[in-house]
Amino acid sequence: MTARNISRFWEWGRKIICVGRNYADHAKELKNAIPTEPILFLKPPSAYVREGSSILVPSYSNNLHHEVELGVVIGKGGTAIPESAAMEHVAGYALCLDMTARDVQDVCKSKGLPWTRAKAFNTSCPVSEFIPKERIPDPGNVTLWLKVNDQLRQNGCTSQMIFSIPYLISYISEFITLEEGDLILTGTPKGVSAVQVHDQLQAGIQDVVTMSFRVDRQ
Ligand SMILES: O=C([O-])CC(=O)C(=O)O
Ligand SMILES: [Mg+2]
Repeated sequence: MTARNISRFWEWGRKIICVGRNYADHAKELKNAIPTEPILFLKPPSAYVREGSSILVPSYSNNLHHEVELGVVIGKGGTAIPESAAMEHVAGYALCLDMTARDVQDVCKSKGLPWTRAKAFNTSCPVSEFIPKERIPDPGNVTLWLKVNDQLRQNGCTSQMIFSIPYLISYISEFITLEEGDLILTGTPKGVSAVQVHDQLQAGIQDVVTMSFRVDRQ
């Protein structure tokens, strides 16, 4: 058996923990209240999709949205990690999309139901290559952008996050043990919008990484 390599964390079958409404401008654009505590949901590892494969619109959605997010890859597991030690548990980062069936999420929200069908479907978590920690010395101050067919839709800075990465690691690990290979999606800045079949999405973190994905029907 070959040793597992964190640079292919998406093959490990570990947890994907997502933070919602972590940017005030995005909470406002969807007319949601600004949270006073992190809002969390999960995606299964089957949500991962890599460049070269397409993002698939679920058959039951007519309003699939892009959400560009900074992903934090856990390198050292832990429970109840203090905020002061949180960054020692980070192996690196990945640029991620939290693809969201907004029409389905709206129905779930109105009925007070979980968001699973809106957020956790196959290909709902496109990821870039693994970015070693050293390549982003200040993850709390990097620009994320996303274009659809060459039109800029999202352009935000992680300095706008309501809850910082160390705070999120500490908060989550109080009640979910973090393991090596887990991924935390830290929320999206404003500018989310619908994608159509055959659209071409391109996203990046400053000069660190870019990735592109095509959208297809399931
Ligand atoms: O669906 C939403 O608006 C919540 C979310 O994931 C985010 O803010 O990144
Ligand atoms: Mg999101």
